[in-house]
Amino acid sequence: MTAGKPASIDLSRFFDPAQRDQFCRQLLDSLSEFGFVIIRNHGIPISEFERAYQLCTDFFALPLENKRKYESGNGQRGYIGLGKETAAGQSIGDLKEYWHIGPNAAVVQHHGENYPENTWPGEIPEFEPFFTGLHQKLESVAGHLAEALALAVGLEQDHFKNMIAGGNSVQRLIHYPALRDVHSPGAVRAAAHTDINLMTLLIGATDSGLELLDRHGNWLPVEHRSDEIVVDTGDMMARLTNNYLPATTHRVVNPRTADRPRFSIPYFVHPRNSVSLECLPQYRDLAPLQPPITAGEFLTQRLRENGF
Ligand SMILES: O=C(O)CCC(=O)C(=O)O
Ligand SMILES: [Fe+2]
Repeated sequence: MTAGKPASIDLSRFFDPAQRDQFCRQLLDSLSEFGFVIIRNHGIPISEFERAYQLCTDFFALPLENKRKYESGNGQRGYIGLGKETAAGQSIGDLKEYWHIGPNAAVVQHHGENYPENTWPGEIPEFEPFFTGLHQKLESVAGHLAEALALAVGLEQDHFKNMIAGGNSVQRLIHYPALRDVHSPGAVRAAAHTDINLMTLLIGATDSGLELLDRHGNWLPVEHRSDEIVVDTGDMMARLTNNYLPATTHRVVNPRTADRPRFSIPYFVHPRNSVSLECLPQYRDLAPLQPPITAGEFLTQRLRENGF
């Protein structure tokens, strides 16, 4: 039985043989019902989240001409300006600016992949070492969740973990400015969308606003503590499981009372580009809803739909 909202579950229980099965079951139940789950005791101290948001505050406070030096244009690395990303099917860009960090180039080459290179803001020397470290920590948490999910759906423990080794996982540092600082009638912080990737780990955002669309068509605020990680499954996982693990539509609403900036850091877990997203055999009793495609082809297709 699931409650009326995503479960908050303790990752340390995955490492206790007596509690592992129950952890995996709760993870699966919450994700299959809501496409969302909240993870606590994940091993990343809250001081890291606070440092991350301090560095985000410092970076996004730089003059626009400094930030624009780091625009790559491909939407995959460096700075992406306000209003640039438009959720699939929407005509107005989101009220957010953000920065994308991809995986370590040496690790990726070892796996025979080749992704766009990272760029770093010279104005903030701590940015590169800090976020490189956070990337690795999030990758490690994602690896444990990938193992738990594989066990939960009856696969070998390393099935999903092998797909994401050397994958194109991206850390997105988002700044949603206070509304008084942006002028775009009708625009919202993040319009309703599904995530493209396998799953997303969002370190506790600095403010509320994230909402998910539940099975009954109601928008449900995603509540979490600031030291927790919110996890949602994306389109790639939905393809692999024929929607058993859904890509749940979510959005970030504009502040209704206190008009403050908001920061959040999703870590989008991607497989290697060459990995096939063909529906897993155990989900083929219903005809697969989507044709097979590789992760790289699917990413290119979806980035185009988002305005890149
Ligand atoms: O800012 C948030 O809380 C969510 C962001 C999000 O859904 C996204 O960037 O895909
Ligand atoms: Fe999202």
